[in-house]
Amino acid sequence: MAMHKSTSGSALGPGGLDLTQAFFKSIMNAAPSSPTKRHTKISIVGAGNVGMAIAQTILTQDLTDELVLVDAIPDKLRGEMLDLQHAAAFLPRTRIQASTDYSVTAGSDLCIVTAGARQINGESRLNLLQRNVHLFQKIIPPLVRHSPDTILLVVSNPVDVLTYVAWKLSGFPSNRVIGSGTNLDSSRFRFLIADHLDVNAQDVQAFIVGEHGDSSVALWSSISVGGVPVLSFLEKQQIAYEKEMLENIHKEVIQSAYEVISLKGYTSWAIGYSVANLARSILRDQRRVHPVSVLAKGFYDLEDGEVFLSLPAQLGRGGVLGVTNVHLTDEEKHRLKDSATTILQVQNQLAL
Ligand SMILES: NC(=O)C1=CN([C@@H]2O[C@H](COP(=O)(O)OP(=O)(O)OC[C@H]3O[C@@H](n4cnc5c(N)ncnc54)[C@H](O)[C@@H]3O)[C@@H](O)[C@H]2O)C=CC1
Ligand SMILES: CC(=O)C(=O)O
Repeated sequence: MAMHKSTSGSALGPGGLDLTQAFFKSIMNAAPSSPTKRHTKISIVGAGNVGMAIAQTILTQDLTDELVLVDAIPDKLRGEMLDLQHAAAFLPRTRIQASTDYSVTAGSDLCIVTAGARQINGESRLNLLQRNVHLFQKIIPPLVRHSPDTILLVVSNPVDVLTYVAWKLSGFPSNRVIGSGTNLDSSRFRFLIADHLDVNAQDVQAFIVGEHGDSSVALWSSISVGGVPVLSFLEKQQIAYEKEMLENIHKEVIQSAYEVISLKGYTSWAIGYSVANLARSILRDQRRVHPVSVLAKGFYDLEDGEVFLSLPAQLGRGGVLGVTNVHLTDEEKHRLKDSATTILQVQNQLAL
């Protein structure tokens, strides 16, 4: 029997008979879906390790009605799309599409960019810059053309400089261009602190800010566990702690990506959860605070240049809604400025 899909997604039989309608009317008289629920569409550019980890987390967490994948390699892209579609029976209902043509992304609420070169064993993130800027010049303009109201969420490395590049290429206001930044470093930090204190990582509030990379800054002074501010508590109780021990935990955070890359070749699962966590805050307008890469000018005395780096930012449907005013010690402020200088020095070499 000849059958094809209509534009509304229902199946048409001979003579234009709407089989989907006929079938459902006869068995359940299906009610129309709720008009109050806002339809959401997420596009992911780059269907590699990171893009697919994000896609799979977004699907299992039921964060969107439509999920679109874009990549430059058509066979791999179609393979990834089919593999996800074949899980439909086990997942919340989501329309999954894929194409090398950016028109498929039209009308996206959120565009997540993960395309690009990744580090090889021992290589720094900043080393990837030139290759990935070149790709961004091909990726950002068509994304923006098809979704002029979207929020851009950059994941490709070096994420802070590439978020700046995406901002420049898009012409968007800075609140709609976000880098995944140190949301991942902060979850590694929370895991290590939780492991050290034998508590649940979800009860550890702790931020890494600055560069997603070697010059990141650990905000020890504001860490709390279950509402107890850790350092001031230890001091009040006259419990000795070694500054070196704190530095070692931060060093372990910095080394995390290098270690995982040396062991399995890339990192994927934690960034998948980290980005899905950001997508949830943005699309569900949760107004939660995340350490993400934002235009830093005007916050924390960072007045020099247009630099994107991670600060604790409130996220919602409008993108970045604000930056929270966490108290920093003089040392933390100094380290944050140094981190900004590191990023700016790399950024200043760019010719856009
Ligand atoms: N910000 C963060 O916390 C993290 C960032 N990353 C970064 O994410 C990026 C991707 O890493 P992986 O997925 O492991 O790499 P991968 O090599 O597995 O995937 C990259 C994908 O980009 C695609 N691609 C290349 N050029 C393209 C173009 N012009 N248009 C569309 N797609 C294109 C490739 O075909 C490939 O599928 C890297 O830059 C990596 O450093 C990785 C982990 C964490
Ligand atoms: C690769 C990378 O940036 C990370 O896993 O932190």
